[in-house]
Amino acid sequence: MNIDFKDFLRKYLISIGEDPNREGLLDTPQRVEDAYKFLFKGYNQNVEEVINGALFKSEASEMIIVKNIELYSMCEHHILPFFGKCHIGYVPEEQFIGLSKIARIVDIFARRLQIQERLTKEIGETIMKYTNAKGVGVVIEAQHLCMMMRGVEKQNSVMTTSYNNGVFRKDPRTRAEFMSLIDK
Ligand SMILES: Nc1nc2c(ncn2[C@@H]2O[C@H](COP(=O)(O)OP(=O)(O)OP(=O)(O)O)[C@@H](O)[C@H]2O)c(=O)[nH]1
Ligand SMILES: [Zn+2]
Repeated sequence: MNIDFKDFLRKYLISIGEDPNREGLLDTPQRVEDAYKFLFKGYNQNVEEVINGALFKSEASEMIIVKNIELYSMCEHHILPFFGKCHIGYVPEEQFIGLSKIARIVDIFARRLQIQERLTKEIGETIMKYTNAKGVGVVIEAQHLCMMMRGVEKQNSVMTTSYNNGVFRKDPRTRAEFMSLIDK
């Protein structure tokens, strides 16, 4: 579909009662287009290219945790931000993944229109697929602006979602170890 985004934005400004020709708004369509390219860049990213071969052989089989990865995404119902933290743990099977790549995988899926549950699952499934780990656990805690600045207007509610696979699903002790290491 060939949509001129700046043209659309000018119509959008008129529809909310604005004048797209007033000085302060003249460059706004271009700015929003640039901002959206960044916020939705996940649609054009390829997981393999992002991982870039950063998978390393390992004898280690202890749980690896990366916690407090900050996360910004956009809710698919209202196109408003939700933001918070993502905690990831995995038990490697002969290989581990470059540390930064875990955060990059979070961003590939966060930089799209999302619901928190699907985002959590997509991150977990992708780490599982590419590391071939014994198990993966993902917890996301996030606040949704669609619940804060409109709608029910609840400022302090935090949504927590989780995804467990492999030993994280089968073995309650592994899950408990993960939860205690991320202070949950
Ligand atoms: N489960 C889940 N719900 C979400 C997420 N983001 C937004 N929502 C909810 O999606 C629902 C959409 O409900 P609708 O009744 O169709 O939309 P609405 O009239 O704007 O709803 P209100 O927000 O209650 O005013 C709302 O309850 C939102 O809080 C998410 O990531 N996960
Ligand atoms: Zn929403």
